[in-house]
Amino acid sequence: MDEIDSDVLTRFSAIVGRANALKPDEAGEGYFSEPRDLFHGKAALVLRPGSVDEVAQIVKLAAETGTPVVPQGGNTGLVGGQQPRSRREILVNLSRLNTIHEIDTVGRTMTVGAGVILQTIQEKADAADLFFPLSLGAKGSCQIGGNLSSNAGGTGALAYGVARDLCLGIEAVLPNGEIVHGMRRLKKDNRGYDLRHLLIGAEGTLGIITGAVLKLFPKPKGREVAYAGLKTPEDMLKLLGLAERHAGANLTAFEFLPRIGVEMSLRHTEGAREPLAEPQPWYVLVEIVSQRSPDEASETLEALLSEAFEAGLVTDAAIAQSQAQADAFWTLREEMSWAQKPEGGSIKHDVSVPVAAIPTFLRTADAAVLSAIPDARIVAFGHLGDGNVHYNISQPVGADKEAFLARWDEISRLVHAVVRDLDGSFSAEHGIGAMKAQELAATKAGAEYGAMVAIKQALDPKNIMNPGKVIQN
Ligand SMILES: O=C(O)CC[C@@H](O)C(=O)O
Ligand SMILES: [Zn+2]
Repeated sequence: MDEIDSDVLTRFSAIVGRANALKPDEAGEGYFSEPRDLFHGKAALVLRPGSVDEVAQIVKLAAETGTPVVPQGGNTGLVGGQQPRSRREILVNLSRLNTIHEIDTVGRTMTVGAGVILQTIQEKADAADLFFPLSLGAKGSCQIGGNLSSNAGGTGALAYGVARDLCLGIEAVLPNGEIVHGMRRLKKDNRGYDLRHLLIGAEGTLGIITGAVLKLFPKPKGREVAYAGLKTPEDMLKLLGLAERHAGANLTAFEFLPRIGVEMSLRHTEGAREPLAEPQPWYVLVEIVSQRSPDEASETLEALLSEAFEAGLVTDAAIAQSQAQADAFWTLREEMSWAQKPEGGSIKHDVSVPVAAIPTFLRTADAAVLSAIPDARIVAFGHLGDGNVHYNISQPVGADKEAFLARWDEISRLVHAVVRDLDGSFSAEHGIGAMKAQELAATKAGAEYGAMVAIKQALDPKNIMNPGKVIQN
């Protein structure tokens, strides 16, 4: 059977109503393209359920008819996990589950539907004089359901953890259509297996997350950002150690940027300005907060930088003098991902290694990549404090894009071999999706992968939940 029977499609449409059951041409490209332009989705139907009960009915019908369903939030995922692959599949977009149900200012939690946009959550927390720390470049369009499904990391993970660490409760629809009512707000709850942690990071392969209870934090009273130039990755690492000593848990971001990436951000971001007078080989963006006062944050940052200058770790630095300047520093960092697009093809890696191994990783991976493609432009940047490097390789200037991208697997093998030798991960924060399912099967140790397959088969025996993602078909 190539396509889904039209009677079955009619039954699916009836669940959400005609206005929210869209044929692919009615739905438009926005549902089927993805940020990397590597996967182009195909589906029989786009369904936009308006309640968890509708999601449950959809999945029940999917189970009954053996129809694969692919959940999608803001469609910002970077490994193709949110893209259906054929006209045999149904796309379930969660955007309409966008209600903020409750903010508990005493227990510091927010109860939300899966379709709430991350930035909206940040803003609502802020308005309640609280803070939600998950943050990433796509915050204006990604949705919390997708953030949890992919266990997003982002720039706040250093102090506050990844999405998994920020979620107390989950509501989800399992592959048999049953609803898990787990919207708990308890810090302590040991009643058996924690399905929440199984569903977070499962990329929609074990069920569809429809709602969550999120942890909120006290809003820091002070927040200071500096942008510093350094000579080497070793110096960046030393500066990280110094920053941790000065700020402790108040060090909330430690991002690194290479000169070539900053040049790309400057070239392709409207209004972007160079913060320092002279170019430097590397930059770090340091953010320090204070729960007590704005002064404490700036004093800590100044003390850190002055020790770093004295130790010869930092060659030049700027401290943001206003919110606009802090935003400008962050923009240079956050635009780095998109700024590679107009530069042509980019072979991307989202890896992590033990933090101490970052200089070795960079040196060894650079040597391997440059021996294969001598004039490749390596844009290695990211979340240094988390050991998470976005090791991206832009095509040589003037090279043929398709020919360059055709070498993706060859180059990835080289980079991932270095990662493996350092006991790292080839998927730090973007997930497995369709892109890395094969590599996961080939590299994850037998017992661990075997248990993953057993869980998938137990919960989704018909393989209808986002098939082919994470676990190979
Ligand atoms: O484009 C990338 O490789 C990284 C995207 C994102 O995780 C970031 O940190 O900017
Ligand atoms: Zn990142």
